[in-house]
Amino acid sequence: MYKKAPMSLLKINHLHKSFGRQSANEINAVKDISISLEKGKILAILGESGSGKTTLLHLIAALYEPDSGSLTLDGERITPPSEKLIAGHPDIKLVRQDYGLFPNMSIRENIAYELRYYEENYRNERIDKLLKISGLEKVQSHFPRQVSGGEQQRAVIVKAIAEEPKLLLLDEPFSHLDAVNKRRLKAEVLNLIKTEEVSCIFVTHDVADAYGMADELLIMQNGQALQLDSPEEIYKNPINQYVAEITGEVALSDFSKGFIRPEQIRISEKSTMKAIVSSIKFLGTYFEVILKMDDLTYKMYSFDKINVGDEIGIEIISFK
Ligand SMILES: Nc1ncnc2c1ncn2[C@@H]1O[C@H](COP(=O)(O)OP(=O)(O)OP(=O)(O)O)[C@@H](O)[C@H]1O
Repeated sequence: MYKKAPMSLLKINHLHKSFGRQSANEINAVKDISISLEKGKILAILGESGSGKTTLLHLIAALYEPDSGSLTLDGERITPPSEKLIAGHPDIKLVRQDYGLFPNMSIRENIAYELRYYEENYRNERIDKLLKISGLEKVQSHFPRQVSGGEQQRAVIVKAIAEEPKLLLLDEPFSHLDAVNKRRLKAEVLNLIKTEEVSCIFVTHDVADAYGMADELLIMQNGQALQLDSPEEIYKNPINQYVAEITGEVALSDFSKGFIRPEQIRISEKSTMKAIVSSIKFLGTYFEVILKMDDLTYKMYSFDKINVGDEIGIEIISFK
């Protein structure tokens, strides 16, 4: 049996974008980035503030002119703004952080607006389907101000995918929600994206947004792509301290002394490796324990309360 090779939807080659070129304040916002995205996959771009995430998203959306490099969608070149009357790409939809809904239209009318050029029967069918899979059926006749933040954000995303774009781009889609609503919205958006089989790239500065959502994770710093892999692979094998810290907790604060996650340290009575408990903090599900061993400070987790000052045996387990 021959296996179908995964289809690459988006291909980015040696992309570069700077602002204020030839001035003393030139900023290289995106430096030599080469990545590709398979059809139907979700990619999260994670990086600290100013790392170039939004610039990269705008380049993909054909809203910014690249200095050099190429972008293709389904094998076709993405035309840069300089070669078009109106910037953008018909098959790529970008949802900005401030991209709102029409305040004087109901949620249903907001979605219908995106489909205004389509035949009425098709339009109504499509709206009904979108309302159903997004869970917005019950609030379809409400105005945006009459629905929750999570519902508004879902409606914005529904508008963006109404016309079945090939690629959906989201800029910080979960940033203005509290933890409970964020968790719920993530599950709903994931369901929506996977049901509609749309490929998606979203930008975030919080790794929690990427876990459980993204198939692939791109880590950016100073305009550069540092690491691209599955979230699990990057979590277990970060290439440097920045990647290690932006993707989770580390047991040892100095990467050069070794890389371990706190959950890799386990208490083992029989172990000859001994550490002193220097402090313990209650964090809900578990305790965060700070240990001293050989002049180094380690962080580990424990479900049981242990006493400060105790000497405990520990072992370090490797990731499977
Ligand atoms: N239109 C612009 N003109 C000049 N400099 C810009 C412009 N847009 C972005 N920059 C600069 O480019 C760099 C990357 O910015 P970008 O907005 O892409 O980062 P980001 O990772 O999205 O940050 P944040 O998480 O804060 O949104 C920053 O130094 C920023 O100041």
